[in-house]
Amino acid sequence: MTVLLEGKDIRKTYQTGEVTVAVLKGLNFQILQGEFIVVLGQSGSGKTTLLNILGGMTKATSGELFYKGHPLHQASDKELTLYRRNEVGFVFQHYNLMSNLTAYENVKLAWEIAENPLSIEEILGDVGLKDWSAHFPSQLSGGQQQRIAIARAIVKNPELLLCDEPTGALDIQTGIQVLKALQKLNREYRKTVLIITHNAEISKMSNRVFYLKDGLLDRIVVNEHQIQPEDITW
Ligand SMILES: Nc1ncnc2c1ncn2[C@@H]1O[C@H](COP(=O)(O)OP(=O)(O)OP(=O)(O)O)[C@@H](O)[C@H]1O
Repeated sequence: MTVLLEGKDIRKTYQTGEVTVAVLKGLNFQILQGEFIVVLGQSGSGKTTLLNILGGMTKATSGELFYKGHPLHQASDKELTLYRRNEVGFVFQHYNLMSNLTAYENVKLAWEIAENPLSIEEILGDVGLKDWSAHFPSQLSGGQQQRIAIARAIVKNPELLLCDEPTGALDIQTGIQVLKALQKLNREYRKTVLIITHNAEISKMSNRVFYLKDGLLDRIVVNEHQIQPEDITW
């Protein structure tokens, strides 16, 4: 198995005035290519901070982070921009779609800037929205909008899909549709998927679960029996 990301003693502190807060206190981990990982932790445990570091949006205060063996902690701003653009897809709780563009056009925006994009039609089919291409976001349900956001993230053909509470704003039925879309992209395109969430139920469909607590990876647990998204309840 290829190691996609490796973190060594990752630390992050925030300085607000005279107060220094240590949020991540030395994380060590490997993320393998093609894995489906869920990061669980209470509010304030540092999940978003970790996601931002993995996605090249911010740098750790200290420690080393390697992407396919390349040291991201030593990367220039320009190199990090290329990393974010070509290697990483982001999915957020709030879909951040352009309201004046159709579903298809929203996905096309990402397609246009990508080096080696996937087919827009194929990806819209994969997320179950081929027949909704001409609709505007306001004409779509929350789950459909999130699936458009996922299509937009994946059409760039990134290795890694980072998702911040992707079902946080959704009811269970629409949340399951979103999880199914993520599972399909993970399995069919071998994309590495990492989801951060409060919702422990979602971890039941993952390969491994990272438990973040008090600034440390308290436990990393292999999930022996992955359940299907439709069997998840919350
Ligand atoms: N830019 C910042 N400046 C100062 N403190 C910050 C900053 N970003 C985050 N923090 C602090 O770091 C801690 C961890 O925040 P983070 O958003 O990573 O946690 P989280 O686990 O994602 O929380 P939630 O589940 O509530 O989104 C919090 O105490 C937060 O206030």
